[in-house]
Amino acid sequence: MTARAEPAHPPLLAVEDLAKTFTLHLKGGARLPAVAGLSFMVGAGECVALGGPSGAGKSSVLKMIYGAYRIANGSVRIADGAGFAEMAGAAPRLVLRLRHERMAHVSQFLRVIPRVSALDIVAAPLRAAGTDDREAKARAGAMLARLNLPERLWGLPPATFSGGEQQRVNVARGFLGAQKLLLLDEPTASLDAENRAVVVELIRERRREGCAILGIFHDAETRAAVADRTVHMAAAPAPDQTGTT
Ligand SMILES: Nc1ncnc2c1ncn2[C@@H]1O[C@H](COP(=O)(O)OP(=O)(O)OP(=O)(O)O)[C@@H](O)[C@H]1O
Repeated sequence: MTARAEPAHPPLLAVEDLAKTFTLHLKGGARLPAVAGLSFMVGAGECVALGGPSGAGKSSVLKMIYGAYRIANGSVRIADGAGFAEMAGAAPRLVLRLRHERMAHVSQFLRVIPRVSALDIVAAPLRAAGTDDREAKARAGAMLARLNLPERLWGLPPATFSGGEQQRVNVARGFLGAQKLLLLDEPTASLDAENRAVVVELIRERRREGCAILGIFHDAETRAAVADRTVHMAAAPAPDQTGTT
């Protein structure tokens, strides 16, 4: 009997035959195919970029993986302990647990919560995972400092922050958690060169820790600096105007 070699990058995410068609109710029920027949895997320690023209469905793929968009066709499996959890048709309770324990999503725009400070927004996932308040705040502060967010802003709700300041709060929150799968939707879009370099370093660190990273990086330099390979998505076909389902 021959011993089976362990894969170099055991998969943490497996996407198979994923498809998404939006129904545009304001356009008489026209159907807009956004993603079709997409399959790929991302393994521990890998960073994979989603590529393709604007409107090809890249953000929609991240949202389906994270459970923000329903998966009507295909399969998205997330490593969960010794096995995998299926996101297609997953109950809300499972989706919430997977977000809490297994995957983080860094979107381009911060979802601000009224009256909650930047420091508390960043520390929240750590606290939810059982880290005590002092340590969670200390680690959140260290991450915000690393991303050059001025300390005078830490105690303020980020509603009035600039785009780049809000994005750094989002990045800090996403990278501080213990989730092994990171979904990054243009994490450097509003950042200057100095802070883009910090994000590149953070991605490399998380890869060394065995995280799997799937990202959309419009900035070619950032993509080349972090990603091993690109999954290319074709431009979406024209909408079907028949209104049939
Ligand atoms: N909730 C929605 N309802 C209807 N159409 C949607 C919805 N979300 C996305 N779309 C459409 O699906 C297509 C793909 O959008 P998506 O944002 O996934 O593309 P993308 O490749 O990320 O684009 P970009 O690079 O410009 O950010 C677009 O035509 C978009 O208008």
